[in-house]
Amino acid sequence: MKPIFSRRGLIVSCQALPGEPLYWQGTMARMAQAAELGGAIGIRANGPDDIRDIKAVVKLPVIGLLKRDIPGSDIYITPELVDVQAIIEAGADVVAMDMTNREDRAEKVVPLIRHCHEAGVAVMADISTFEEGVLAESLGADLISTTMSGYTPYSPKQEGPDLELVRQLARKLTKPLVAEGRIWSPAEAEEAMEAGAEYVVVGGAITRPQFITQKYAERLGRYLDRTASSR
Ligand SMILES: CC(=O)N[C@H](C=O)[C@@H](O)[C@H](O)[C@H](O)COP(=O)(O)O
Repeated sequence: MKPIFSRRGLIVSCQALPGEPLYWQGTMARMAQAAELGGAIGIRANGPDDIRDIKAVVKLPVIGLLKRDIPGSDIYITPELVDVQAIIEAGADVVAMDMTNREDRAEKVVPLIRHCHEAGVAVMADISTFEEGVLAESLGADLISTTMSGYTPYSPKQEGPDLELVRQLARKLTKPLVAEGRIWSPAEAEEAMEAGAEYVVVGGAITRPQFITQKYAERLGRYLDRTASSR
């Protein structure tokens, strides 16, 4: 499979889910345009509508996924073949899918990966542990991303990115490694690359203003609490 991205660098995740203020037709395409202007080398996006809108206005490769809740299942990132097909039809260059070790996922993703490859589309494995990353590569994933670290019951819960996982996987994998999840500053993005990531995905810190605001408001709130008694 030929290289997907023009060079190493920043991929911006442009996602707004129902209920979020920016969940509005066309908004994520604007975010993607801003990301392209700012120097991103790729976009990650959720759902066929946003992917189509984004592909129409930016030249960058798009990693597509489909978040869908299935009753009784914890797998929500591109869970089934119909989701894979919808994302391919929308024009994604890469399909991202859950490749955690839950609910016999390893077995279930094999036909999904095959389907992508037959369509000439690459696969990004969203994993949460070292073992899952190694397994995903052996199953044929083209990119391995730390997306799910902190979001499975058995992976470490931490405020910042899982740089230790990036370090471990970088020593083992031959496929390109992506650092993703809770990267909030340019310094953390650099650390992730230093730890061995080929690409760094940043989402909320760039495209979810409610969370950006929250970070500032909480910090100032703590400052005000700390200093209240001394006034
Ligand atoms: C765990 C999960 O469902 N992650 C999702 C995957 O697409 C997105 O909600 C994240 O925004 C994305 O991974 C980027 O991460 P962050 O927004 O922390 O930079």
